[in-house]
Amino acid sequence: MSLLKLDTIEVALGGNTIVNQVSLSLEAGEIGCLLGPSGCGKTTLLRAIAGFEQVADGGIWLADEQVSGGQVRHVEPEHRGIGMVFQDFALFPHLSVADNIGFGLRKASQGEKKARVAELLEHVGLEGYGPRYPHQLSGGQQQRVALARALAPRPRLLLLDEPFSSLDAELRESLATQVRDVLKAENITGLLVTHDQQEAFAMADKAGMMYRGQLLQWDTPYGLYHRPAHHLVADFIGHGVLLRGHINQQGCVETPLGCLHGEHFGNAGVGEVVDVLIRPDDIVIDPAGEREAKIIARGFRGSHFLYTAQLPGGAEVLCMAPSHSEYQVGSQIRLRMNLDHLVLFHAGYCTTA
Ligand SMILES: Nc1ncnc2c1ncn2[C@@H]1O[C@H](COP(=O)(O)OP(=O)(O)OP(=O)(O)O)[C@@H](O)[C@H]1O
Repeated sequence: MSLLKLDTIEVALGGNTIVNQVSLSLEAGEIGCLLGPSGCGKTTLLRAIAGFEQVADGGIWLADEQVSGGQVRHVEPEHRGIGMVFQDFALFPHLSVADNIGFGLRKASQGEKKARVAELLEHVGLEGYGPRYPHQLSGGQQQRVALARALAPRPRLLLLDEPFSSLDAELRESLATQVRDVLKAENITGLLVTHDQQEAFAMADKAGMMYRGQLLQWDTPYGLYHRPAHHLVADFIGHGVLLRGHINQQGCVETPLGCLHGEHFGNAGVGEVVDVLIRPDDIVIDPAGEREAKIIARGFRGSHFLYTAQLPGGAEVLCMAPSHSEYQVGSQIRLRMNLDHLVLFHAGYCTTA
């Protein structure tokens, strides 16, 4: 049974449809992530789940209870058993860390409260910080207290809206892993909105991309990256290019990179003109490779360079190489394909034909 289920929900604000026919589900203990460009409706979707927005159509279920939509009365946010952590989290400045965490445990006995606070301080790696005050903590520590406070009443679902976006990249990554560990240890289902794909990949069991109010794909992070169901997902998630080609009689896709073989994803048939998704990891720079190309741009990524290589016909592809084997812009290189499947879209969206 799903812990969270959204069935074709619609949310309208100010006369506009902001969330359009979105369906998704999470099993108990799973973590989901929502990605998508700014303004696509991610926060509005979270607010509808939390009960701050009414749904105009469709329904929301928590465990087997319908909380929004249909014939049910709209269940108020405080009766949904949902915890929330938002970007502009606010700890109570006049309360200690322990009292901040214990704030939502008013019905518990003093003993229970103390034990739960101690357990959460340990979970978020802040043992011994209970007596401190928020201004005595770093941003990352404050965010962990906010997380512990949201987890204290054992919500069945935790919604996180860009909780780490004000923190630096290194801290964000370690916090994302910690939050995942804490949610798993507490067996709490989580739904996270983020702009950061690495964060989504580090945390999520399921991930999705929204675009103009619609959820284009809801899948594992692996599926979203390797088997994007929509050209916009292919474009938005990770690096890559769409290369124009056509499927020949043998089922092979003829492209500027040569005839590409492999299992096809996408519903294109023989003779059709298609756009093939080529990720940087599909191509290896190899002096013995069969295709020649010229490096026209490169970006340093720490452990590797991301190169833009131009093929003789003008089409461009991306490829990576460890940063110790550095190629200059203008160098002639050779490329070898390392594709294990082909993601195809009906032609028409390709910018590098
Ligand atoms: N109360 C409102 N009335 C009318 N339109 C609204 C209202 N709140 C949000 N919107 C619009 O709904 C759209 C989606 O907003 P939302 O905040 O859900 O997007 P988002 O994907 O979370 O964006 P971001 O990543 O920038 O936070 C935006 O175009 C926004 O202007």
